[in-house]
Amino acid sequence: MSANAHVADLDALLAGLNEPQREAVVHGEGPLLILAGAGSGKTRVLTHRIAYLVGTGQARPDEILAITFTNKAAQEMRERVEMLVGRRTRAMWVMTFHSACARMLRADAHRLGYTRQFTIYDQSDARRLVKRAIEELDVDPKRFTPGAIHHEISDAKNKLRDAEAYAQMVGSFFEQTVADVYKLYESELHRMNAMDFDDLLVRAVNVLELFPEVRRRYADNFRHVLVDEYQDTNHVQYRWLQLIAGEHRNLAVVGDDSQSIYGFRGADIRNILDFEDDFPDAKVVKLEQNYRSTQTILDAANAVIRNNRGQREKELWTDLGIGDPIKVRELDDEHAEARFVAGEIERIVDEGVSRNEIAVFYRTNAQSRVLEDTLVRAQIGYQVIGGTKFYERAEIKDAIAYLTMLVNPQDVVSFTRIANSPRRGIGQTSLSRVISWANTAGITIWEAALEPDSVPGLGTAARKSFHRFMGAMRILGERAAANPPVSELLKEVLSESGYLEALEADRTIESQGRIENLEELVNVAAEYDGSVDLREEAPSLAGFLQQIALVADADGRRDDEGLVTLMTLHNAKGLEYPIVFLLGCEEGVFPHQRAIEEGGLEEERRLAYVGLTRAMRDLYMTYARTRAVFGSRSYGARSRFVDEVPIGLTDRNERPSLGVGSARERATSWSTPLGSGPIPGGGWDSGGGGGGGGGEAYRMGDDVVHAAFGEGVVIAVESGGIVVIRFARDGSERKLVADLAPIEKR
Ligand SMILES: Nc1ncnc2c1ncn2[C@@H]1O[C@H](COP(=O)(O)OP(=O)(O)OP(=O)(O)O)[C@@H](O)[C@H]1O
Ligand SMILES: [Mg+2]
Repeated sequence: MSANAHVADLDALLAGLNEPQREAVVHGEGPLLILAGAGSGKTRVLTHRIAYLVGTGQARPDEILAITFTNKAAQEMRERVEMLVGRRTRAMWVMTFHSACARMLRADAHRLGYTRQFTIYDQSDARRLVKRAIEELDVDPKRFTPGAIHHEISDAKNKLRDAEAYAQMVGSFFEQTVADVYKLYESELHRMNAMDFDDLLVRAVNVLELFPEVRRRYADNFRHVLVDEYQDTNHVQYRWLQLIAGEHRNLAVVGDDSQSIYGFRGADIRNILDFEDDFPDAKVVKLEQNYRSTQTILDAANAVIRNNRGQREKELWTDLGIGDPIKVRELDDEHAEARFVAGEIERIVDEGVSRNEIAVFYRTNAQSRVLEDTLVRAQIGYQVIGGTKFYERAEIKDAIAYLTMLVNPQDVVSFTRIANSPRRGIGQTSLSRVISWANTAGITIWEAALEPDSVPGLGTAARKSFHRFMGAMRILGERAAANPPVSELLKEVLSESGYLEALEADRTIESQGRIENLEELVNVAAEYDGSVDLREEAPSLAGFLQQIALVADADGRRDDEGLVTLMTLHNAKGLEYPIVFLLGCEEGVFPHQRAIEEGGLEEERRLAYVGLTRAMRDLYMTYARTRAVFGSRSYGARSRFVDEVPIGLTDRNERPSLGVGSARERATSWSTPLGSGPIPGGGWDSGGGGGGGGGEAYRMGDDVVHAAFGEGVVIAVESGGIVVIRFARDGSERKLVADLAPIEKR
């Protein structure tokens, strides 16, 4: 590369920056802090700064260490830098804290007595090991669950408290138990040459602290350290950065205290606020121009975050214009909300917007289910980021496997799934014995498990476990035979099997999420129970399972029209979309009930700030007057975050009183009817009593036309109102719910 080419590149590189951004990019050595609001180009500054350091020869790619919050962000950053620099920069470390530490440890963990081949235990491995330690110590697992203890250990590790330090500050019986388990857990991990996720950071810090020559090597090597989303670093990460960059002090961090949303995982907002104390000579750059959003969106976000105390004042401005008002929509319930979103998406896409430009955010994973169902029916392609699609989640699959077992006692796969979930002491070997006995004796797996005493080779403990398990299953089987509402049966399954109890005892963020998802599944069942008018048959467990199987299977869509992106607010950090929907703006949902009760409102409000500032052009905030929670309706007030947005910035549809008929609601201008194609029987409004119930009857051989797939012919009619249609255009065969799909007879 000639010197001239260098300069030309650099000119172009600096041209796309405003004055303070440029200052930050060309800042030479020494600490640099950018504390600025959303969309002001912090990430862009980091990317350009890396390119500038490399482009001017101030640093070789292998002298750069850049930390991002997610792997996706790391990949994007690397690609951008490569584009700016015009060549591959593989030697550059652009990665998350965990990846960087793991890489270090591969080289240096032997100093701590690990081999290079140390294993990394994921969360479930770690939990299993905690459980073993609990058993070995004879702790009552009902009283203190592995999850709760593991959470506490993890918390201690993130504060750099080892087992010994933890033991010294024990104040309760729970903490004493944790201290004992922690000690054994640690020695077990070490004995097995393994590290859990938290260890990656802790051990990396240990190596750097204990071996000055190692620290020297990394400190000399990474002459420039850059960190994005610095407001979400926790103590051990902070320490690690200090060890590497503390001496040469070429540490550039960017962040926004208003976007600190991982306090519940030990992230410490003070790390960013104290940066100037740690480095009194730090160059501090303020960025105030936002390049992402309209003034209306910014004003709304600023107004909301102003309600937090101790927030640094940051007034963002933009020259992207005032833009449209924020659309605040009140809907009857979560179904109306989902239909509204789907309808708006169709309308916007008709106007030429790509689905890729649209994102839908919600507070908790469970909220995606109603929306996913609606999008599937409306044939709107979507992806769920940072989470598994609802019906693919482990707890949902488990619950469905229980129900499946009740209708199909031969289903070995379902049986295998649930036999030891929740854990009840049925190991892999005993399970195999029962399965092969069923095969040998020519009986169902259910029958074999009912009589564990006849199964050859089964130990006493295993026999007991099977007796207990099948005792519960037998009761559930009798209940199922009486054909109760599916939602009732499901609730009984969850309690009788011990599934819910095990999750409740867990007391972790993850298990809380799983419980919410299961509550959502109860809602699915309650909807099914209540939607008799759509079917010819009476509701039954088998019918319910069939309906679920069809929705869960509807994933093979083509995505050439782009995919709408669904995610929780936590996953939305750092991203931007032209059109953003923020669902469930209700007290108790967002802000989350737990946050209201446990003093987490400020973090919740920062999460609102993150959500609002993702939007570039159009922002919707929706809330439902009632929402199903665990099979029953609850009434949540409109979220305070909606009320904190000045009314003048919004376009609202609120109705003065409750009880306005849903027909009128649908006739108002904002409630766009779904779908451009014909919709027989008003099937969309299954929740609302609209439509005449029951659609047209189809027979084999009928010619039909589908709003999206075009012409086709019915090749089979199945129970539950299912039709199988072969489409002329691509020869595909699809199973559709006749009443719900946008199909019409020719
Ligand atoms: N000087 C500029 N000229 C043109 N576009 C810019 C400029 N600075 C930033 N942008 C664009 O503005 C958008 C927001 O930038 P960026 O994502 O870097 O902001 P951020 O401060 O990191 O936001 P967040 O706090 O949400 O992470 C991006 O699309 C970016 O390309
Ligand atoms: Mg950013």
